[in-house]
Amino acid sequence: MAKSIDVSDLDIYYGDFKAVEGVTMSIAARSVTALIGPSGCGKSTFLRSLNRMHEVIPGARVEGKIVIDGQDLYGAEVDPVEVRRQVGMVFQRPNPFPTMTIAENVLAGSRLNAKKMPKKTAEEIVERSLRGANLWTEVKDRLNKPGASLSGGQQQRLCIARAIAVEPQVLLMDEPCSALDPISTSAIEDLIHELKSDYTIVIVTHNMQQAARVSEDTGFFNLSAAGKPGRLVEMNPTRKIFSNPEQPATEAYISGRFG
Ligand SMILES: Nc1ncnc2c1ncn2[C@@H]1O[C@H](COP(=O)(O)OP(=O)(O)OP(=O)(O)O)[C@@H](O)[C@H]1O
Repeated sequence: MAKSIDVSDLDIYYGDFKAVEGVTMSIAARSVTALIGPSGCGKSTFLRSLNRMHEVIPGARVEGKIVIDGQDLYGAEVDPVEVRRQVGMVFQRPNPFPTMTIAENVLAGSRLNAKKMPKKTAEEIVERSLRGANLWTEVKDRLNKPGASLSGGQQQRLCIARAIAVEPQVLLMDEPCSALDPISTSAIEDLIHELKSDYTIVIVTHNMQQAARVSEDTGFFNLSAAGKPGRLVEMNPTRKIFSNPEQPATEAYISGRFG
């Protein structure tokens, strides 16, 4: 189910503005890859290019190539809606649909994909996804309560349950813990550890301890100057990035000398 991702020479634009330039990277299947770097260097932009959400913004486009398990993500025959099903995304702020119940939130994506679903199938998806997101025992007795009735950390796990309900091959996470307290953060990090046996996970984080804790590989993005495009400066095993980085800019960033 999990897929590897190969990015070559990727440029990403907002209209005339080139936000990211020349990214080449290989992301292993069934692993966690962290993306770090100072604000504005294009981490989120790059992440959104991996499930074709970037192009939703008027004037936004990419040049270069992204191949997911042999398939050209931007090939003419590829349906971006199907891509977004296979490459799920979890955002910075938990964003459950507020008027929907917990169960309906989990099923939101699946329902879009299959309008008429037998009740038993729906119940199975809800339980499997909530178990997968480590939320089942906390909510199993209140599945018909609104998603908004949960704590922030529970809402984020609900969003992860919603993302995995459609059985994606890749899970993108854009600072999934930045709005959470340390206990909820720790729960999400534990969950990331468990999910990587089934999914390829790419996570953007500002928290370097988090990158060090959860990921196998880390990519460091940087800007050469304000207004210039962001670039991938170094991609290496996380242990190497945090102990013996190849690039002086990586060393400066992880030791807190800028960014
Ligand atoms: N919708 C948009 N339209 C135009 N420019 C954008 C848009 N979104 C982001 N940008 C620009 O693209 C560049 C990269 O932004 P991006 O949000 O990807 O950076 P980031 O590394 O994720 O930053 P942060 O760590 O602060 O979230 C920035 O110069 C930003 O201003």
